[in-house]
Formats: sequence, C-alpha cells, structure tokens
Amino acid sequence: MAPSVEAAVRFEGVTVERGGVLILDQVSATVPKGSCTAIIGPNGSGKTTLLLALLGEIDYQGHIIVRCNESTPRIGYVPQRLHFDRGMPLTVSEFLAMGFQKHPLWFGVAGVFRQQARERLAQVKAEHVLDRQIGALSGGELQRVLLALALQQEPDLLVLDEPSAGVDFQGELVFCEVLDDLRRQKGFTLLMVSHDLATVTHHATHVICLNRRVAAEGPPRHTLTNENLTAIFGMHMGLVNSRSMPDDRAQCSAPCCQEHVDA
Ligand SMILES: Nc1ncnc2c1ncn2[C@@H]1O[C@H](COP(=O)(O)OP(=O)(O)OP(=O)(O)O)[C@@H](O)[C@H]1O
Repeated sequence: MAPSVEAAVRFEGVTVERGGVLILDQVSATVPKGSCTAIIGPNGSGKTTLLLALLGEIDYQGHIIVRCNESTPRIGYVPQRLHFDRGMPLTVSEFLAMGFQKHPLWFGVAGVFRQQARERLAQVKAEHVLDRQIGALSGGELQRVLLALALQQEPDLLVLDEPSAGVDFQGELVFCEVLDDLRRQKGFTLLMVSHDLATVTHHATHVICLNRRVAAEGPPRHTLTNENLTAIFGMHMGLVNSRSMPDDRAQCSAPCCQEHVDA
C-alpha cells in the first residue's frame, strides 16, 4: 500500500494470545479513511479478535492507531449477535432513547427523543419498527435498529461484525445499500468483518485477508484473486469474477483506491 494513504486505522504488529493460543501474529494493516474495508478469512482466523482489540475490549501487543478529525475518535459498533431477554417489555423507541433520556422510561419517551429515534430509523429504512417490541423483531430488523443505535453518536468509524449473518438475500441487499448511502452522505469509515464474498465484492473498496496474519491487502479486484482466495481458504473459490467488482474509483475516495485504478 502506498505510504501516502490517509489511514482511519492503522494496525501495527498486533499480536494477541488467549488461553496460551496465538490468535493474531504481528498483524499490520491499514483501513483507509472514507473506505468500506472488509476483513475476510476462514472461521477462527482472528477477524472478531482484531475488532475486539480495536474496540479496546481485549489486551494486545503492538499498536492500533485510530485517526479522525476530533481528538477522541467516535467508534460505532454493530455486533454479530445481541444476547438479550426477548420477553423484555421494551419498544424500539424506548431502546433508542435509553442512552439519552434522563428521566425514567416508565414516564414515556420524551417527544424530542421519539423524533430522534424516528429519524435514525428512517435513515436505516426501518421507521416502521418504532413502536414494536424489541424482542419481536426479525434478525434483519434488529440489525437495522442496532445500526441506528450506532449511528446516534455520529461515528467517525463504524465497525460491523458480519452484517449479513442471519439476514436473507433481500435484507442483506437493503442493509448494504443503506450502509453505502450513509457512508457517502456522512463520510465515515466503515470496517466490517464478512464471510460473504459476494457482499465484499460488491461493496468493499478495500480488503484485508486475514488468517492469523495478513495474507493480502488492497482493493477488491487486486485482492480477491483466485490465487489469494485459494491460499487463504484452502479451496478454489469460483464466486469471484473481476468484471462484477465495483469500479474502485467510483466507490471509494480513499487515495489507495484512486492510485490503484489510475495506475
Ligand atoms: N477467550 C479465548 N480463549 C482462547 N481462544 C479463543 C478465545 N476467544 C477466541 N479464541 C480463539 O481464537 C480464534 C479466533 O477467534 P475469532 O472469533 O477471532 O475468529 P473469527 O475469524 O472471527 O471466526 P469466525 O469466522 O468463526 O467468526 C479461534 O480459534 C477461537 O477459538
């Protein structure tokens, strides 16, 4: 990668050992500012572990540098799963107001927070679930509510762990389109873990191939080659056709992608 690339995140020699097992080994990679960066790799290759290290949830050796315009970067996170009591008597508007409203929720959600919740849900095309019970949402609806929650803090960096897990094809398409639109409008950097090579092919502008170490990194059309995928996943992946990949220049304003396409 060109050294001139402006990085939103820089991983430098990140090493993680848990329970005596080496999970990440000297991982160095860049998440270009404004990019949609996908981390791909087989099960157990350390993808979630790298996100947890970035979020400060686990100890690691090495350095993780997050750069943004503010002194304290705002990082939004949408987890792979949310474990909660599905019988919990909480509506989506109450769930979204929880972090903001000072007076107890049993007095009802104040008009201003209800309106904020409605606007956030509209951004993720899920306005219709405003008054639904949180435990009654489908997997795809809950995922969009969690995205609305992450967007409430106006993040500089949005981190998603497997956005397509448990979502049908149509739901995934809508979710990815919503994310693409939001990223362009708001200018945040998106970092996601994904198992879905079709999603990565169509939406990512930068790819980090991880298998305890970084096996390859760069724009999709240069990274998702049969040679790289065979090396990482250990089998031939017939899914990727370079003609179906996005025009990197149209998708991403990050200098690395511009340079690669211009070259
Ligand atoms: N607390 C822990 N103690 C020991 N090993 C752990 C711990 N947490 C994770 N691991 C191991 O670290 C490895 C990487 O896990 P991680 O969840 O980061 O992989 P992943 O690439 O996200 O996998 P998947 O694609 O299956 O979600 C796995 O082998 C896992 O068993």
